[in-house]
Amino acid sequence: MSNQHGHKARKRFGQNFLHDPGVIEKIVRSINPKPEDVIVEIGPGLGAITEEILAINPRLQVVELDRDLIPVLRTKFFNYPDFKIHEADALSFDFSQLATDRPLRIVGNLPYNISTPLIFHLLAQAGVVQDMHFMLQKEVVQRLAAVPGDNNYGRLGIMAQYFCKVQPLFEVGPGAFRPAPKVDSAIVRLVPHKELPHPAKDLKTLQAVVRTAFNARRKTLRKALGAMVTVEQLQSLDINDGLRPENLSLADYVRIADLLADVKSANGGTEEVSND
Ligand SMILES: C[S@@+](CC[C@H](N)C(=O)[O-])C[C@H]1O[C@@H](n2cnc3c(N)ncnc32)[C@H](O)[C@@H]1O
Repeated sequence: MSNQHGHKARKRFGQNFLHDPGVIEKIVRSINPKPEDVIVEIGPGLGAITEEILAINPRLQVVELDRDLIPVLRTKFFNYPDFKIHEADALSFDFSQLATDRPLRIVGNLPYNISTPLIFHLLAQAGVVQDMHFMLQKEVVQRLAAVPGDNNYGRLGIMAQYFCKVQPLFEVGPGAFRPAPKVDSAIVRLVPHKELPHPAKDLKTLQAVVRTAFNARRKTLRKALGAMVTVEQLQSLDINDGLRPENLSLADYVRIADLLADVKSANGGTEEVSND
């Protein structure tokens, strides 16, 4: 069924449009936009959050993939000449080009079908970001904030916490959207660390270690990381090889990655660490 803009929500673009004014207001209050901020919204859709931010920050920029929404947004916001629409795929969009004199504030009710790869894409650009506020599937927010031992602890949470402070804010039920999604949602704030608390010597090695470990999350570290690290190397770091990947902290993963990076550089950098 089409909405009043003659646009039909598309599942393949993860379109669930916010319509609850109370929720929209609460989200914008959490973002707390300022007129001087450089704000980028991912997936403005029909402009529910866009409208509220534009009223405070008329230089808002948006990145929208659905070309049928572009004329709807242009018409709705014609009286904001500095409002900029990038018709593009956020998954390959270079956000860093928008950070000119100020770091970016990135916001969005993200398309849930691509939220994990999109967050990884944004984490890679965290150096030019002041903060990010996202509506996500509640389970994804739990994964972002998970600590060792949690069921949801894994690659997403570890890499998000490597780059950012993760603050879950509040939950939103399906009734706030049209069409209503089948899952609960939540708002999260990600604030990139000014200085990384656990900097790795080589980021790619850290990413490869974490990925390899959680590809076999039910196995012991001895087995899960067997192709990369020996039992002796784990023991030299005081890490029990009988633990499971979910038991190690971010700091532990960085220690393993640093040991591998040291071995690699001692070997003249010839050992390739895969990052697929
Ligand atoms: C969950 S809807 C949110 C819409 C609106 N912000 C709201 O809250 O009502 C997700 C939005 O992201 C857009 N979108 C989906 N995939 C995208 C992509 N790869 N890049 C940019 N926008 C995308 C959709 O077209 C849609 O507008």
